[in-house]
Amino acid sequence: MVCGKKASVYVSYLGDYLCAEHFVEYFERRVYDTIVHFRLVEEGDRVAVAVSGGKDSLTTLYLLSKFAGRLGIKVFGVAVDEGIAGYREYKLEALRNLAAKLGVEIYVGSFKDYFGFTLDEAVKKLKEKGLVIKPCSVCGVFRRYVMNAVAREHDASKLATGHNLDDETQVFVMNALKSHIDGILREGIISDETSATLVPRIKPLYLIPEKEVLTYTLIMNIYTPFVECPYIVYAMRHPVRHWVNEVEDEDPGFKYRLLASKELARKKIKAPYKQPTYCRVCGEPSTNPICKTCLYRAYLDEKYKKLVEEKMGKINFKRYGLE
Ligand SMILES: Nc1ncnc2c1ncn2[C@@H]1O[C@H](COP(=O)(O)OP(=O)(O)OP(=O)(O)O)[C@@H](O)[C@H]1O
Repeated sequence: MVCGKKASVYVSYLGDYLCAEHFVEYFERRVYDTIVHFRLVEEGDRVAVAVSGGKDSLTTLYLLSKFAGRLGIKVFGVAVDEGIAGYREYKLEALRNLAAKLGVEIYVGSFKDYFGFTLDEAVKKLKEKGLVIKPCSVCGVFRRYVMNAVAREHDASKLATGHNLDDETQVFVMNALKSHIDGILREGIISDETSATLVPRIKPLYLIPEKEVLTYTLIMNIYTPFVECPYIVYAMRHPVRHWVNEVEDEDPGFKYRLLASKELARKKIKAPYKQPTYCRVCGEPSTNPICKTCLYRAYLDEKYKKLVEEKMGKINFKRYGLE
């Protein structure tokens, strides 16, 4: 594109620089085309956007609400308040401000309401028990549960998250390192779970590098406060993120090639059909007799543990690596 303005934004997919105006045009078209090409939504969908208040999910909310008319969909936001003091309240404020500007409804579900304790309280307990599981693992399981529950309560037909190219490549590498083939087969641009209780998940920023999302938010004044989750020190992802970025710097296009490898693997290795099975406690889909949400709740909350054990007998926490 030759427009005479200073081309200052590097676009990895094009391998070229664009001016700010043409970058915005390119970015929006790429996300729109991704949604259409992969049929992430269909006319009449009620799309819940899972918004954390971070740059990726705010951008997803912004763009889906911008495209809503053209796509014939309704859009609203779903936020999970994990109860992380000094962090979540600032992010929630940012997302409420953006939602008000866009005229989009936001529904918030908290760990306290759903489980009876905040993440801060849960982490205290985890530490007392020797941190056998990390806060991020527990938080991720609880967060996905609440996200899905709130979306379902508001009749969402799709749940959009802000996962970008970097998130996807990092998860792919982590799954590969752990030989977690099921994880690799499961993580696509649209979820193929067929359970009636799980709202199908879509990832409109799947093909967009994190740096480009950041650039877009800066140009468009989409504000997110610069606060970090205090539990980030426990995240396993840090070294993987670092390594993937280093290789990308030396060998541009590496992230796209990783994503392509994952897609190829997903195409070639068809997951064998498994009869859906459900948690005997809450009835949500689960490969084990007890789902991870109920297991972690029972691990952290004596009252819930009693309730679970009344239903299915003594829980063997050792079997699940928790003791
Ligand atoms: N507290 C939350 N409430 C609602 N959705 C969330 C929350 N945390 C994460 N998500 C969803 O999961 C996606 C990936 O989570 P991740 O932890 O990478 O988010 P983040 O780094 O806090 O923020 P973002 O991805 O928006 O920049 C987010 O983009 C968002 O769609």
